[in-house]
Amino acid sequence: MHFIKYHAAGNDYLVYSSQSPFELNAAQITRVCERHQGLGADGILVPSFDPEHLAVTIYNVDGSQAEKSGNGLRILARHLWDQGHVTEQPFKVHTAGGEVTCQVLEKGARVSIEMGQAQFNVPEPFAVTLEGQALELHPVSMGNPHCVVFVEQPSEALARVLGPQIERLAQFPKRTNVQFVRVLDRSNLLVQIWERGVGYTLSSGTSSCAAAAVARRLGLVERDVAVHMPGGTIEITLSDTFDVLMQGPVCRVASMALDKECFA
Ligand SMILES: N[C@H](CCC[C@H](N)C(=O)O)C(=O)O
Repeated sequence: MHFIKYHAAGNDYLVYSSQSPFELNAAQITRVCERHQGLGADGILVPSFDPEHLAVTIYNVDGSQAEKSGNGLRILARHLWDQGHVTEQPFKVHTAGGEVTCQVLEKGARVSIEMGQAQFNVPEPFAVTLEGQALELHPVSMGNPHCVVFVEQPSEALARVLGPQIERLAQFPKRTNVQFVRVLDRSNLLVQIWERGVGYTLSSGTSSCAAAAVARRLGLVERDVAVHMPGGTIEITLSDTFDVLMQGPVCRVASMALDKECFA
């Protein structure tokens, strides 16, 4: 079973590249993504190369499917370009969370994607107290669910303590991704991520879109925002109607052949 591993600002994915149909169950997906007994990744991307309907299925580490992944889509766009499946630019890719438009830049080192429109009030902002901290939560959808929390000191420790609690709040029937955000200035956000179905990650594309969209709607940033995360920076541009353009890096890491013994 073959995969090609890429990372996008430190958020790593395995692109399934065997000819046979993808048939791993949730437990097997978790094992393949495991960083000691498996290949190690934040998820698996299963492309569909039908030139009339380029598409991708996105699996989280827990085996759940995600409607959209910004870093995953930059990786997929690069993979389609690497493999010669696309010759025209830009090109559209279908996801469960809607269609996006991709443009490979700088010989594949960067990709920009029109990610669709941020949807607010899914549900309305609400307050909670967790670990003795009063928090104002700002839900937003990029096709997948997000919850933006503005804090003084975003940190990995904070993301790991509050992230899983917010991920599973009753207000999010499909769970949610969580972003802990500090507004550095009107053009820069500092963000730590807790991903639904994955856990702590070094960056997230849809989270970057979500954080920038909520900050813009609150009047805290301009239309062009750099989102700084431990794994790297993702550039966001917001239209007046909160259509989101995302641009960021992609790096191909390795071609990998998984041995069935991995599942023993
Ligand atoms: N865990 C997310 C999908 C991956 C998001 C992230 N890796 C990105 O780059 O957008 C979810 O369940 O919605």
